Amino acid sequence: MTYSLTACLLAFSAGVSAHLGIFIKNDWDRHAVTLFHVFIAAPVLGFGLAIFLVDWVYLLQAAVPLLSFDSGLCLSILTYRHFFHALGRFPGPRRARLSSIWAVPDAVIKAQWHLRVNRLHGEYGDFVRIKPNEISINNPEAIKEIHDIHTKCTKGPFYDVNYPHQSLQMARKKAYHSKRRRLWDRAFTSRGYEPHVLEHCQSFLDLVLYQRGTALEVTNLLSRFTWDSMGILVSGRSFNMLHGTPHEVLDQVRKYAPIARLLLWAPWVMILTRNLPILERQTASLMEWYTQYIEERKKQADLSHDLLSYFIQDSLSGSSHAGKGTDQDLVFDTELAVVAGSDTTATTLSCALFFLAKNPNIVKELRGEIDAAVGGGKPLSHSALLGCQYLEGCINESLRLCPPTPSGLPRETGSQGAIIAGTYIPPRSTVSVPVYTVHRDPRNFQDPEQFIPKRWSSRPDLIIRREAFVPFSIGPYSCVGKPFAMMELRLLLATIVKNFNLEFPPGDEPDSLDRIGGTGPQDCFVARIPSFHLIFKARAKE
Ligand code: HEM
Repeated sequence: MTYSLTACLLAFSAGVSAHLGIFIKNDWDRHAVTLFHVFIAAPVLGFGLAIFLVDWVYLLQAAVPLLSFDSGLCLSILTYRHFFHALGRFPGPRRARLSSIWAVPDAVIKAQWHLRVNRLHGEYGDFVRIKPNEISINNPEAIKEIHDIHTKCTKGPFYDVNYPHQSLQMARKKAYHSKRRRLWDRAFTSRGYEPHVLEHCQSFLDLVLYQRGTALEVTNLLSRFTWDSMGILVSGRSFNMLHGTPHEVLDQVRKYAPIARLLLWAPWVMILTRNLPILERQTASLMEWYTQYIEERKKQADLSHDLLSYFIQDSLSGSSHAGKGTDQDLVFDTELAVVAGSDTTATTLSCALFFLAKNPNIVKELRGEIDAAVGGGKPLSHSALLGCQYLEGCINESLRLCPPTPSGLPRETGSQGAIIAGTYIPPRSTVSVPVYTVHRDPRNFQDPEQFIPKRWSSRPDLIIRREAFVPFSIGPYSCVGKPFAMMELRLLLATIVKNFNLEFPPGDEPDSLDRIGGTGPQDCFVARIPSFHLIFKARAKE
């Protein structure tokens, strides 16, 4: 017994030392799988086997020191986080000091993390400790300081989700990111995409006309448009979803989307989900699909100017400037392009149609502008829409009220810490600016809850702080697909407004976007709009 007590005390101290000496220092999220094997799988397996081989008394003697080690480790972590953590002076819910588990109901179960953080800012002010090592900052000044090219902040463990592989978005090393980004930038300079997007606008029009004024489910319909456009961008081939039955991969991506909520709770949980054999089945078949997709592209002789052709040529080239990634990086980049490019744009289109259906007067004014630009036999073209300020206002208001990435994009302060919005944030802390909250703060926009397209043209007085509008983020990691997304948004919205009046089915009109589908938009890192229906009534000849 004396031996056991000494062993327990030693094991307890070893647990405390392991925390203070090792785990306190680095970010460990990327090692989630190894830690899981060492601390959970191996002991469970070991004890499971030992039950059949040795007397339970010996088993207990081994188990108690092990549990003592774990207790020492956990107690040390909790004590440190609660009493001694460098972020201790920042206000926030008590539970958030101890563990990010408190975020599970809002982030994972309800998918409403952006609303929770918004409420916390109302309660605690502009700086809130939302997780043990994370501060949310509701101040537009912080956006530049965290995301601008000169920032000392870097991408933190949040971006290890594909570790050891990386897509462009998840690349934490600046040098690798900027080389890879140059490749993406080159693919986006091509002017060859517009005719294809216009073809998809026409297919959308035909499909809606064919349904002859029946109520159509909007979010799925728009996803089919954005997926088809992404097919052109990524591989030069449309997915043809507007022409045929929805592609099976769209269903798979839909099923997988809720898993992305785990990222908002804790990156290490997402890493486990993607890598543990028992859990990875969900993602493995999707990854296999992307791999096949790339292989098919490689077989095509015409390496024209689409994203994959740039990547394939780059991987074959000997250029020292090449942003070479591994084959697996290419799979993750393809996934990023297809998913990030389609869901974000579909979300914005859904919101825009929602607000237009709610506001027939705005449709009237918008139609006047579009008719002047591309009416009377003039062909619809992107360049003709570039001067349409009211259209721009409708898009901006949709992006402002329903940003496709509503939560903050987390960054890590460097080894010296950083002064952000006039406040010193200690080294290696995670900081983020909550996009949904800054977009709706009355200190940044007058009447922030209202959809007012004119604030972006004839009513600039309704914008108090322009720099608070960041749907595509800013700086070197900002959205590389913005020009393409804006082209899709302008062309499809113009097509719809030129041809249809929008109405909710009788008795099925949601009060507001925030209540649509009962929950409002869901925060799965990329916002998802719950299903809703609209009737597209062909515009009467005037
Ligand atoms: C309305 C549409 C869109 C919105 C609001 C949007 C928003 C964003 C935001 C906020 C980021 C920064 C993410 C971060 O820092 O973690 C981002 C990054 C990115 N977006 Fe978009 N996006 C849109 C459409 C697109 C499209 C059409 C593509 C085309 C493939 C695309 C590709 C990317 C890529 C590759 C990145 C990573 C950039 C990098 O790390 O250098 N996005 N987007």
